[in-house]
Amino acid sequence: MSASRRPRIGVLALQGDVAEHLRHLETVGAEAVTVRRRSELDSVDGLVLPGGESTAMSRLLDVYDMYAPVSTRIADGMPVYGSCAGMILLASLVLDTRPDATWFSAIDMTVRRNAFGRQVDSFEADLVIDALGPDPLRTVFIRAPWVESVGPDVDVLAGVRASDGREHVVAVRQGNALATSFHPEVTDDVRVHRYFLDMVRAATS
Ligand SMILES: NC(=O)CC[C@H](N)C(=O)O
Repeated sequence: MSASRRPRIGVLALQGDVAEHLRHLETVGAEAVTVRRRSELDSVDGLVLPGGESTAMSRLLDVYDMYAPVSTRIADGMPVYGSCAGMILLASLVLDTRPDATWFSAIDMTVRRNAFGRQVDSFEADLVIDALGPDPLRTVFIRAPWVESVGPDVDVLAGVRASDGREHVVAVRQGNALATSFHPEVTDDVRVHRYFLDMVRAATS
């Protein structure tokens, strides 16, 4: 990437809350574009997998023949960030999903889908995430997954106490892949998107 242009970050736009991610990415200084097909994927420096429905997204990735191209770009080092359903797609093992669902295995972690409960169990929390600075981040969980276990190369960035009284991992990074159970795109705080933009800049400089 030349120093003169802004990093171009795509948002996978097959399903889910695409517009909110585009807005936050523009706010932090990226050129944000939707990605539905191969040519669009080829033009981006990084990719966001948005929240939505992971099983629907997995099916659409197949229908649009995008599963292998996205997988290859991730394996080649393209930075990728998945929120909620996007986190599920980055896992190496998904519990409580449909038998025909597929995922990218970009992060060595087991993720449990809908782990915090149903839609009515959606909640918000203020989390201090060291990687984002000292101020707490308002986080929104909507039928969110949690991370049940991680491999040795995964950095755990944040956890939250759930109604079962236990702390569960909800933000992780492994190399070029970042994932959160929550939706930073639905609040006004853009620090997660800025953090991801920094990952993209580091990978392309
Ligand atoms: N808000 C979300 O992205 C929810 C994720 C959804 N429960 C799924 O399994 O895919």
